[in-house]
Amino acid sequence: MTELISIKNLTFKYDEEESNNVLNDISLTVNKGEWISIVGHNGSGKSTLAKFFNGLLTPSEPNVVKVCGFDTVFEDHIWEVRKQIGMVFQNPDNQMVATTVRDDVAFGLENIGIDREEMLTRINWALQKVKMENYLNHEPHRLSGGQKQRVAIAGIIAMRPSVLILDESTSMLDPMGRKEVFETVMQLNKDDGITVINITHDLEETILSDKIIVMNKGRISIQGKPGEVYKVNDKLTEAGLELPFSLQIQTNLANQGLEIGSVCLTKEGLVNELWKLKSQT
Ligand SMILES: Nc1ncnc2c1ncn2[C@@H]1O[C@H](COP(=O)(O)OP(=O)(O)OP(=O)(O)O)[C@@H](O)[C@H]1O
Repeated sequence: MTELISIKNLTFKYDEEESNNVLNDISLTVNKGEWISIVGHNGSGKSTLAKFFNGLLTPSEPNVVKVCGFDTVFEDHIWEVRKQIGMVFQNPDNQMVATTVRDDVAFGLENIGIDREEMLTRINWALQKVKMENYLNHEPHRLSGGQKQRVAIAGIIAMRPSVLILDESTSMLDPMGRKEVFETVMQLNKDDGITVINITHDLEETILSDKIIVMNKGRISIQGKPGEVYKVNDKLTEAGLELPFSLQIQTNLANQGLEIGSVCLTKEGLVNELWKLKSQT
């Protein structure tokens, strides 16, 4: 397994005068091709942690944050790191920078000096990947929220990053927009091996992850496979999180000795079934 991100005992505060750390003793790894969910309530430190992934924040000690083989201490190798990590943010409207979809996807490529022929190849490839190839000349502000986020994703993947980070990227979308974005990202993860880090406050979004990292008050309170994390109900409640609705129903039925169809699945069983579905898509 290739390790893309490794964090060891990271502690951080924005202001030295502050009494509390924003991040406390964080250790984690992200391997190539994985789908990781970082979940926690507002202010638990998720976005701050993500800033260490893409080098917006860097540690002052060596061997604490390594991204794509580079130690980011004191901003060493920061441009190489930023090229490898693409981020899609919450508000689709803030991410559209041009007057057509084509120019929007071209924006980042122009900034890094990609030649015209290669640029057109990458724009077409990226828009096909997010199923927006028929919208080349459309004005971004006329698109739906889900379509805007897919164009934002196209702009990122056109830069060929190793890791795609979604920072609450579906929280402003309706259920259809959310589904569109997740289907797109799932395909990119499966077909193109793009590593995905989904930052969310909603456990519902974590069900298909390889690993879930639960944040609470700047600390990692649990990390593991979905089946392992969903079992630790008290830690989830402590972190202000609710089990995915499908699991709540399943658990309630099982507690009453009832079954769905002929098979009554455990939480782990349900996750396995969903995982199988994911690998068949
Ligand atoms: N630039 C900053 N300067 C000072 N404090 C900050 C800054 N950004 C975040 N914080 C503080 O750090 C803590 C963690 O914030 P962070 O945005 O990382 O949490 P989060 O889990 O991503 O929250 P949310 O879900 O609301 O985005 C909060 O107390 C926040 O006020």
